[in-house]
Amino acid sequence: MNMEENENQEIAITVKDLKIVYRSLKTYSLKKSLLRLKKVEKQTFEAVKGVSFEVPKGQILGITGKNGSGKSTMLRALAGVFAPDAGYIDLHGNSVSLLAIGVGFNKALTGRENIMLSGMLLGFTEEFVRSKIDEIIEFSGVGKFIDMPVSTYSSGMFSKLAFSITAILETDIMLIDEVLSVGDVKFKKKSYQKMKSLISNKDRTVVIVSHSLSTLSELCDTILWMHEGEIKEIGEPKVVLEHYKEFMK
Ligand SMILES: Nc1ncnc2c1ncn2[C@@H]1O[C@H](COP(=O)(O)OP(=O)(O)OP(=O)(O)O)[C@@H](O)[C@H]1O
Repeated sequence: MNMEENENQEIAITVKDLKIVYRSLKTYSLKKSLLRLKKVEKQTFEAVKGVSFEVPKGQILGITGKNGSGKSTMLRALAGVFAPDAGYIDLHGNSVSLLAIGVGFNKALTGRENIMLSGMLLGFTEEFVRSKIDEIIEFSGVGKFIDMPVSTYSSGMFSKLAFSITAILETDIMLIDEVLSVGDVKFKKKSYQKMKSLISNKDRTVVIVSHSLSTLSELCDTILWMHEGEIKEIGEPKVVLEHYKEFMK
């Protein structure tokens, strides 16, 4: 959606000229290192290359694009996991949570302890998280495993618990990375229904990263197609998804 269209709407997310760069150390063989007289060299990779967009409050933005196009990097930047290398992100004072497998859990802690930790990292008070803990455990269906370290969980149990925490401790902005396709059939159905009811709240803004074109077309108001760290197209789901499908043939 372009910025003029949004002039009269309340904006929940503003992303302007966002750049995210990964820095890693390039390693050489010992011989090469000696020859170069330098053991390591910095290597950089620009995963998000100057992206700008806005999401009006209450809207559902879907992000798609081929593997490695920068979708997860951008979502993590929105969640505050990465600081921008250039440009900025403004969430206009809204609370935000990121639902992505493997993010934010401490593997040595039990499921119950991770609920408390995640909740407090999301900015909720200890008292509030405690008041919701039974509901979270019930929804997750992990049963007696809740008092075991999450390192003992299967990947399905792990994602069920992660989903339940974010789904029960609701925030103004929910960022969802591919989780709609995890868990067993029963949980998948239950989480999809829960997600639909969460996003039907007109005050909630949602960003979903997915490769599932049917999920995206069913749930989203707008689709952002990312390609090599840039926006290839943004707009009506029908139009953008059709172009994307053609492109991926
Ligand atoms: N920690 C890292 N260090 C260096 N490069 C990284 C790192 N994480 C990701 N990248 C690179 O950044 C680019 C974007 O990765 P990202 O995970 O955001 O893509 P994606 O669109 O979410 O991919 P997918 O659809 O496979 O999940 C990729 O080329 C990837 O190799």
